[in-house]
Amino acid sequence: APPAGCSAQARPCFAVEGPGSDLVCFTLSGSEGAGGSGRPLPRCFLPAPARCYSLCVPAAPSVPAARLHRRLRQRLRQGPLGRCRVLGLLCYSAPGGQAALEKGFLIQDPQGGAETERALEELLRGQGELPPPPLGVYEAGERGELWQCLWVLRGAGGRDLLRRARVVAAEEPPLHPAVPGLRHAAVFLSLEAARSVVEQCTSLIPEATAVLDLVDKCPKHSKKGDFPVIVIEGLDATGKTTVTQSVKDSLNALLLRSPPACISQWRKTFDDEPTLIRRAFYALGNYIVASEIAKASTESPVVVDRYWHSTAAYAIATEISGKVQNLPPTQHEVYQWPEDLLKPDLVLLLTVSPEERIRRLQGRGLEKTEEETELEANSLFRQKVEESYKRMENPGCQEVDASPSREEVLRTVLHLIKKHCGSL
Ligand SMILES: Nc1ncnc2c1ncn2[C@@H]1O[C@H](COP(=O)(O)OP(=O)(O)O)[C@@H](O)[C@H]1O
Ligand SMILES: Nc1ccn([C@H]2C[C@H](O)[C@@H](COP(=O)(O)OP(=O)(O)O)O2)c(=O)n1
Repeated sequence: APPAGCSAQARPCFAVEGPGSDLVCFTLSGSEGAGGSGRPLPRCFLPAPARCYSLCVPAAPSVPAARLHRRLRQRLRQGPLGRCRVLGLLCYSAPGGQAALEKGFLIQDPQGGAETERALEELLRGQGELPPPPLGVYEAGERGELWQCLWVLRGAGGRDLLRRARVVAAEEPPLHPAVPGLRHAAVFLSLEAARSVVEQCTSLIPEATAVLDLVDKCPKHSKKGDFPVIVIEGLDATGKTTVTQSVKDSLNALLLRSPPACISQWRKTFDDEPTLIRRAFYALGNYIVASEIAKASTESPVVVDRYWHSTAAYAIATEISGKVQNLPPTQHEVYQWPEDLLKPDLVLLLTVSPEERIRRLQGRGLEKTEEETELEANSLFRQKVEESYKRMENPGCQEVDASPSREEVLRTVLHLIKKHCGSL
């Protein structure tokens, strides 16, 4: 069967996620030679002798599909494929067909040649998928036009041509193609949604069972006690650790963090997994913290270092490629607090200028995590995390300029807490 999204009624559209901030989009022309003539070819297709290929897997929020996508990405860096440039590719049916979204790669082979094509076929056959994902091969026609040949690989060898269609440039869609699927692929709006993803992993990741055991021991629908609960959010090195420590001392509060200590030894394991699994892990961490907050807030004020807003903001910013304008529009469901998660009284978002943040990161002198390095390298990513934080609702984040001295930032924070949470 043709891959979903490639039916005759809804022509597939493709969005290539280049290193720049724009998506490069193209579609397939229905009939021979028709449409798109005169428009320049999408610039992700390099002139001969370079050659391009594409491969896609369903973006359905399933653990096997997510892991297959990740495995393919790793393998594309190895062997003869290592010389190719690999760009992210989203394939979706026009208009806005969410069910048919596929995720994959556009592979640019600078030298061309049969070796790459053979290696790609081998790679796809070697994944244990039956049938293997189809391979798209792009070839120039006689008049300089571009064709996509979609090959269905037979498991045992050989291949059949599923379609040959002209590639024509397309407009960037009004909504980033990954937006409709976010809710199921990265931002989980209930305990059950996150739990079911981690449950699918128990045979593959032994730690998943341990996480679920801890989650299931927590009372459901934890209620907050009478003391105030204050969450401190912000990008790394904005001063969360510093502020939460001082607030704890000033208010005689209990300090908690998400992910909680009881699951942090498994963090590395889940950080190495695809988005779907990684974000579900962090989401569950919040539900465990919620039960700790519920208990603690019956006895003293509680200050929390990162909570739901971090989980959602980082998930959205990593899934949505390109510029800040590609984020889901304000009031989108992914910015809403999950109904079954304990709500804090106040959420403060610490912000500092990018320059000051880098000074602090360097001053701290710790080894940088991969994500921190990415944050530095990619200021767009940082902007998307911060903008997502700001769009969160119910409760929203109150921004605090954390550039001044430690003492002054603490004064501002304590003032806001007094104002919102009354006398302590
Ligand atoms: N107001 C401030 N002025 C100058 N340096 C600060 C301030 N707040 C924190 N720092 C320093 O910046 C670095 C990052 O702060 P930290 O509290 O660890 O941030 P986070 O927990 O958000 O990663 C630390 O070295 C800390 O001492
Ligand atoms: N409650 C939380 C806390 C962190 N995360 C994720 C979001 C990012 O991928 C990382 C950020 O963690 P990082 O290591 O930079 O944070 P710390 O400064 O160590 O608190 O963890 C989350 O999803 N939910």
